[in-house]
Amino acid sequence: MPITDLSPPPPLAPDVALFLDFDGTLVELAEAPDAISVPHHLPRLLTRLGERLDGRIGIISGRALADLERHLDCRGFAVSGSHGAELRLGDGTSLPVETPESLSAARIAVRALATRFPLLIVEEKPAGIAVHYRRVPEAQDAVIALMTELAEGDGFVLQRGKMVAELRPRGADKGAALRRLMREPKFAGARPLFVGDDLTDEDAFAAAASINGAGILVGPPRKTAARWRLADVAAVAAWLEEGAR
Ligand SMILES: O=P(O)(O)OC[C@H]1O[C@H](O[C@H]2O[C@H](CO)[C@@H](O)[C@H](O)[C@H]2O)[C@H](O)[C@@H](O)[C@@H]1O
Repeated sequence: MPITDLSPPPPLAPDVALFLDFDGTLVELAEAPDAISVPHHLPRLLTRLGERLDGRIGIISGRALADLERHLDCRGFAVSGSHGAELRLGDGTSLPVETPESLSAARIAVRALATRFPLLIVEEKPAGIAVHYRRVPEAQDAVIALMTELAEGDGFVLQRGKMVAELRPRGADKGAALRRLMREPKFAGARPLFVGDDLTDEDAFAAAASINGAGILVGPPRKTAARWRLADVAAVAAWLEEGAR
């Protein structure tokens, strides 16, 4: 079945709750997780959007929360890390993280694989683990095979992404995070919009659509649960700038 292209989203409406992905949406992708460059205008832009939307703004990232906050000050925003496994509400309350028991064994197995492919980047998260093969694409098959096998054990789901394979806790995903944040009084009755580029963002597109909102895909057309599309990080920034006016 052919993939139909999606229109750009309309201007940001005042009744929206705005949820944003980080890598590939607010920030250009880079060769390694630590090699990103956060646009200098971004913190002020997010603050202005928060003011415009009466605080109904959140960041929902695949990164571990502590890692995300090394790059972006998220104080004052609702925020989720590790593909929904970590959640901090807008008032600063952190919800407990459930770590699968098999995480220690998974870490050992992943480190062993990284000794075979030294250019792999292993990113440890509080409740999961990611293996990046962007610098060593020939390791993809071995990475996917190992992560698939580890995900078949208790507690984990395999999360594919852009040149990365991850184990995330079963039951935690970006859609569940969006739904949880929408239960907060501040977000009640608003229309959730989620903006994201990667496969993990599809759960949040579907969740937003199911509560009278919509998803905005960033990047080329693909099979998606999103309703609108923006071409790239620059187009997202321009749309957000317009919405913050
Ligand atoms: O949900 P996100 O906030 O978009 O996080 C998804 C993953 O982003 C990061 O990896 C991706 O970006 C890296 C830096 O540009 C890039 O090198 C890598 O290839 C991408 O997959 C992050 O490191 C992961 O933990 C996130 O899950």
